[in-house]
This record gives sequence, structure tokens and C-alpha cells, in this order.
Amino acid sequence: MPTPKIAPSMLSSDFANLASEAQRMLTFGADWLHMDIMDGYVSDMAKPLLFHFVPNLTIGAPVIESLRKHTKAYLDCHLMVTNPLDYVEIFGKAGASGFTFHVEVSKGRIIMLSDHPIHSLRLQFRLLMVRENTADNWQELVKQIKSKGMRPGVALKPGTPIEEVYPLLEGENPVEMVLVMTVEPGFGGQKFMPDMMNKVRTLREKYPKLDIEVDGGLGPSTIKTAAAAGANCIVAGSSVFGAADPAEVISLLKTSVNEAQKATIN
Ligand SMILES: O=C(CO)[C@H](O)[C@H](O)COP(=O)(O)O
Ligand SMILES: [Fe+2]
Repeated sequence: MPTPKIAPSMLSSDFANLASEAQRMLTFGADWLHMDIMDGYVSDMAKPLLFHFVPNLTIGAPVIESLRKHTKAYLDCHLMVTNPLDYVEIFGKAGASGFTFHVEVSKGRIIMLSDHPIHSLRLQFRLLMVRENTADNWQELVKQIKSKGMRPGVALKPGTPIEEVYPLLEGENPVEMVLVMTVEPGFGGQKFMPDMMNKVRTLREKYPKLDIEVDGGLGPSTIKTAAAAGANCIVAGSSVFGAADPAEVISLLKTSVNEAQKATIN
């Protein structure tokens, strides 16, 4: 059974005090620190023009680099960006531990990100770039991530079928973690989507030892469902940072994963 890992999402922390917030979470029993990297398209109108992945802008490699100076903790970086390959080197240098990119940034999905006819020329230009950078070459992307000393992971949005990550779990350079999004990526504090547990269950049956991370809306009221489905890496932002006793929430999340794993063995 893969070890339970509780990863508070620093998106819900006080960014102005990131180092002490990180330390506080580790003292409270966090195993990893989850860092949400978002490229921000600001408005729906800008979406087809900019080709960014999510409607929010958060942090980049300089912040990871600064935080790294204050902690040796595992920095679990979730990259909600269109061109992950562009970020591999700088995140490696900055001291990221895990590098999780989205499976949707393949050529077919990029077309869906921009379906505005007015932008078709620009779209085709971007498509060429994206194709060259990432689309047909997952193996190369994963190899690069590993070569920079990071652990590769792949994430999928709620609308993406689980089968789409299977090719990335095979071959010479498989990813070492799958992040199943349980909210639409972009913001903390959203409602957990229980339907996503089918993906977790299917993945756990097929890959008993794989790290399976769930992200979005996890907390005391949803953890049992996620743990029973087979998730072992739990991201929790608002439920931990918003709690009167964050240590108690972290402990409850971990106990739930441990108990669900014991129940599976028995
Ligand atoms: O990737 C994310 C959003 O895109 C965050 O990691 C996630 O939403 C965590 O926040 P919360 O636990 O409050 O839902
Ligand atoms: Fe995340």
C-alpha cells in the first residue's frame, strides 16, 4: 500500500508569510506542501487569446526558490499551465520536489481551450508551438522532469476520462503519481465532486502501489469517500487553513487513509 501523504494546499495560506505558514503546517503534521502554480487567463474573453490553462494567477518558480531556502520539505508542485516543458528547468533549479503537469495540454485539448473562430490563425500558430513542446512527447517531458531531480506526476481535470493517463503510466519513463482533480482547477474552497471517485477506484484496482492524489474540496466531511476509493495523497487547502485546529484536521485526514487501507487488506 502506498504511504498516506497529507499535503496542505498553500494556496489557502497567507502568502505574505509563506515560510512561517509552511513551517506551521509541517509542525501540525503535514507530509508534503502542495504548491498550486496557475498561469491565469483573467477573463473568458482573454482565454482564447492567451492560451492559458486556468482563470487565476498564483505563483511561479521564484516563490518556490524563496520557500526552498526556508524548508527541506517535499514541495508538491501542481502546474496548471499550458506548456509544462517550459517550466521544467526553472522549477528543478528552484527546488521543486514533485512536478505534476496536466494531461489536457495535448494538441486535441488545446483546440478546445480556444474555439473562437476569430482566433483561428493565432490558434494554429500556438498549436504548432504546443505540439512541439509537449503534445506528442510525454516520455520526453517525464524524462526531463526526472533529469532535473523531480518526481513526475500527471493531473486530470474532472471532465477528462481516466483512460487518458494510462499511456503515461507505461513505457520507459512512467509518471510516479496521478492527481485526480475533484474540483475544476483554478480556485481553492470549491465543493468536492464525489463522481470523481470512480476514477480513483479504477486507477487503484489497476495500479495497487501507485501514488494517487486527490485535490479539491477535501476535508473531514469528504475524506472517507476519497480514502475508501483508494486515494493516498490528500491535498487540503481551505479545510486545513480555515480550521480552528489545523493539526486535528491533518491528523483526521491521515487516520482516515490509514483506516481505509487497513480495511482493504482485511
Ligand atoms: O489545485 C487546486 C485548485 O485548482 C487546489 O490545490 C485545491 O483547490 C485545494 O484547495 P481546497 O482544498 O480549498 O479545495
Ligand atoms: Fe492543486
